[in-house]
Amino acid sequence: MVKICCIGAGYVGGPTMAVIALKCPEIEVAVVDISTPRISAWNSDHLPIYEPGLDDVVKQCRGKNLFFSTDVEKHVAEADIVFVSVNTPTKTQGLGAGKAADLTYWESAARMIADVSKSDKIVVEKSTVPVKTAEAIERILTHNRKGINFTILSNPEFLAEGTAIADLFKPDRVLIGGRETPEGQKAIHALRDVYAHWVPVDRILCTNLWSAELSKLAANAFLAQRISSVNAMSALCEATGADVSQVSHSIGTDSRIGPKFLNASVGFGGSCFQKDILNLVYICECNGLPEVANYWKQVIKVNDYQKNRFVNRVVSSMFNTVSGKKIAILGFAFKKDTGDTRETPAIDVCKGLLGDKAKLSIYDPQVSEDQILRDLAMKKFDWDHPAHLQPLSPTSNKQQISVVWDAYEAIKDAHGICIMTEWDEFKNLDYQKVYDNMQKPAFVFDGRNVVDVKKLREIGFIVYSIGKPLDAWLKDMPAVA
Ligand SMILES: NC(=O)C1=CN([C@@H]2O[C@H](COP(=O)(O)OP(=O)(O)OC[C@H]3O[C@@H](n4cnc5c(N)ncnc54)[C@H](O)[C@@H]3O)[C@@H](O)[C@H]2O)C=CC1
Ligand SMILES: O=C(O)[C@H]1O[C@H](OP(=O)(O)OP(=O)(O)OC[C@H]2O[C@@H](n3ccc(=O)[nH]c3=O)[C@H](O)[C@@H]2O)[C@H](O)[C@@H](O)[C@@H]1O
Repeated sequence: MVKICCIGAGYVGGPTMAVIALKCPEIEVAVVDISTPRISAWNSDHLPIYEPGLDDVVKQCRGKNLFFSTDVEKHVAEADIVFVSVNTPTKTQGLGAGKAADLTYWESAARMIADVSKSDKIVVEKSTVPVKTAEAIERILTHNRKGINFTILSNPEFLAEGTAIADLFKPDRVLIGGRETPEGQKAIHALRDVYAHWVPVDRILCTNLWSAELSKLAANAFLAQRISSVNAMSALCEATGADVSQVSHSIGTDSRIGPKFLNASVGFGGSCFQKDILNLVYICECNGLPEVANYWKQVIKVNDYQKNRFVNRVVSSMFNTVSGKKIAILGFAFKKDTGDTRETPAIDVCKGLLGDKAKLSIYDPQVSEDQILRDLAMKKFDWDHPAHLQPLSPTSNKQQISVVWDAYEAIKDAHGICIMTEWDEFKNLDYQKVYDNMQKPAFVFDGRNVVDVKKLREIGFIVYSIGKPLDAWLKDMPAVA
C-alpha cells in the first residue's frame, strides 16, 4: 500500500489530503501537524476550517484511509510520498523584511524529514514557495542522506477557499514540476498516478521544477492583477458616472478577457495574493529586474488604495467624522463561504474607522468574536504563523468594538452599514426593517456590490456601492484616498 504523509493540516493540507484519500481508497493518507488543537479538531465533529462539502469527505474516509495525527516523525518515516504544506509567511524581520517569504517552517520540516527517514521518499512542495526553493530544500534533504534518496517535486495548489472541495474534485489543472533526470521523471509519474485516479490526464501538466514553482506565483499575481485592474476602473466609474458592473460585463464578453474574476470590491484579501506578490516583487528585485518588480508592486498599491478610498468615502459621507457613531460591519471573512479572515479587507476598513473613533458592531456568520478581536489587534503578517506561535492575547480597543451574532442586532441604532463580505444573507435582509431601526440619515456602504441600490434608495437610504453612479448626496463629498 502506498503511504502519503502531509505535513501541515491547514486550509490546503486538510482538504487536499481528504480528497486524495476519498479518490484513492488504496492509498493511506496521514495528515500531521505540530498544532495539537488543530489535529484534535480534525478528529472531531467540528473541523478546524469551514469549507462547504468538507465535512462529508472527511467523514467518509477518516479512520479508514485518512488519519490526522501529531505524531509527525512516525508518519513521515513510514511514508513513500511526503507533501509539505506548511506556512510560508512574509518575513517581518531581517533581509527582505516585508516582502520575502519566510521559509523557517519549510526548512524545519525538511530537516526533520532528513533526520527521521529510513527509506527513499518523494518530497512534494505543496506550500507556495519562491522559485528555486527546491534547490535549497534538496541541499537540506541530502546534507545527511544516510544512503536515502529524496526526489523533490513541486506540486503547487490552486484551490480557492469557499470552493476548495469543488476545485479539488474538478481542477482546471494539476501542475507537477520535477527534475529532468530519470529519477525526477519517475517521481513525476508516481505523483501523476495519484491524481490520475480522478483528474483527466490531459489536465495534469508536467514541467520542470522552476516553471512549476514560478507558475504558482504567476497565477496568483495575474488573478490579483485582474481585481486591481477592475478596482482601478471602479474609481474612474465613480468619477464619470459609468457603472463598473456594466463595464466588467462588456469587457468580459471578449473571449480573450473572459467574464470571471472581474467583480469590483473593497479590495482583495486572503492569505496568499498579497504575500505571493510581495514574494514575486522580492524575487524580481533580487534578479536585478526593478521595472518588473515595480509593475507587480502596483497591484498591491491599488489594493491598498481601494481600501483607503472606501474608508475615506464612509467618513466623508458622514459629515467628515464617524467619531462616536455606531457603524455596523456586515461580514468579516475575506470572502463568502469561509470563516478565514487572513488579510481580509475588513481588518483595514475597521482599523481605519476605529482610527476615526467610530463604534463598530461587527457580524459575520462564520467568524468568532475572539478571532475578530485578535485580528484587529494583531500586527501585520503575525497571523501567518502556526497558531501557537502567534501573540497570545493581543489587546484590541474593546470599548469601540462589539461582536454580535445577528445582522439586525449589529444594525440596530447604527448610523451606517458597511458590507465587507458578500454573504448571501446580506442580499436578502429586510431593508425596510433595517432602515426603520437605524439613525437618520441612514447610510449603506456596499463594499461587495450585493445590495439592490435602486430599491434601497427608494426606501430612503443613502447608498454607496463600489464603482456605481454616485448618490446625489455623495457627489458633493469627494473622498480622496
Ligand atoms: N489557503 C489557501 O487557500 C492556499 C494556500 N496555499 C499555500 O499553502 C501553504 C499553506 O497554507 P494554509 O494551508 O492556508 O496554511 P495554514 O496556516 O492553514 O496551515 C499550515 C499548517 O502547517 C502547520 N505547520 C507549520 N510548521 C510545521 C511543521 N514544521 N511541522 C508540522 N506542521 C507545521 C501549522 O501548524 C498549520 O496548521 C502556504 O504556503 C500557502 O501559501 C496555496 C494554495 C491555496
Ligand atoms: O494561493 C492561494 O491561496 C489561492 O488564492 C486564491 O484563492 P482565495 O484567496 O482562496 O480566494 P479568491 O476567490 O481568489 O478570492 C481572493 C480575494 O479576491 C476577492 N475577489 C475575487 C474575485 C473578484 O472578482 N473580485 C474580488 O474582489 C475575494 O473577495 C477575495 O477577497 C486563488 O483564487 C487560488 O487559485 C489560489 O490557490
